Amino acid sequence: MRKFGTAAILAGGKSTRMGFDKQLLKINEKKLIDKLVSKLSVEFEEIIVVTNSPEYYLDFNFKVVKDIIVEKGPLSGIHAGLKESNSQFVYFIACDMPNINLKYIRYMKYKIRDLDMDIKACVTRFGVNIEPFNGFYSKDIVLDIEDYLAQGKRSLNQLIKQLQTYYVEEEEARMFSPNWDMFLNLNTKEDLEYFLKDNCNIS
Ligand SMILES: Nc1nc2c(ncn2[C@@H]2O[C@H](COP(=O)(O)OP(=O)(O)OP(=O)(O)O)[C@@H](O)[C@H]2O)c(=O)[nH]1
Ligand SMILES: [Mg+2]
Repeated sequence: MRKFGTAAILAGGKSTRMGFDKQLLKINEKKLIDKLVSKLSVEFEEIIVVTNSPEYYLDFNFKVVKDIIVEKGPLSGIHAGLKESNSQFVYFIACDMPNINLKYIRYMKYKIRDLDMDIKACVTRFGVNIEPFNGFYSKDIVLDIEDYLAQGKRSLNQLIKQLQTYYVEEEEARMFSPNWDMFLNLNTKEDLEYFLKDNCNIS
């Protein structure tokens, strides 16, 4: 398996704000998750969906795994995805992020590969904030996540700050996505309506 051979989609959240399970989101009659998988297949040889409802994926040709440490939010999903992956680095995206940017994915891969450093995560920074998805994490942090969760902590962003993380700065990321749409996530019905209004013609 190649070093960057795996992508994982986190789909095990409670979707409290959306009010229905976001892994079932449809855009123009098509399940968003199917669209994500087909786009990611261009770049990755292994695709993993991390969900707590594997029954939704019975006719699915990709790997479907459940959380191992449950009820801890996104870190539960990242932990399971890293444990189950066959590659050293795993690209993570949330199931409600409709705009995959393959050029940016390749850019991050080359960055990690070319840096003469032992990188454990690669995410984008804007100001003091971090975009934890549409980023890469190393399998090496499985134990760090286990220790962190055992301490009762669960903030992914705080953990990222403790790791040997490579940050892509906003200015660089904007060259790939001037309006930041590669980080857009659909948390609420309003987010969804707004997105659909703008994208009624996409397939
Ligand atoms: N596997 C797994 N994924 C999770 C878990 N909690 C959140 N996620 C995923 O992490 C991503 C970001 O989380 P949010 O956007 O907050 O989604 P959410 O937690 O379902 O939604 P809210 O309940 O409204 O916060 C989404 O893709 C979620 O599906 C979890 O416990 N396990
Ligand atoms: Mg949440």
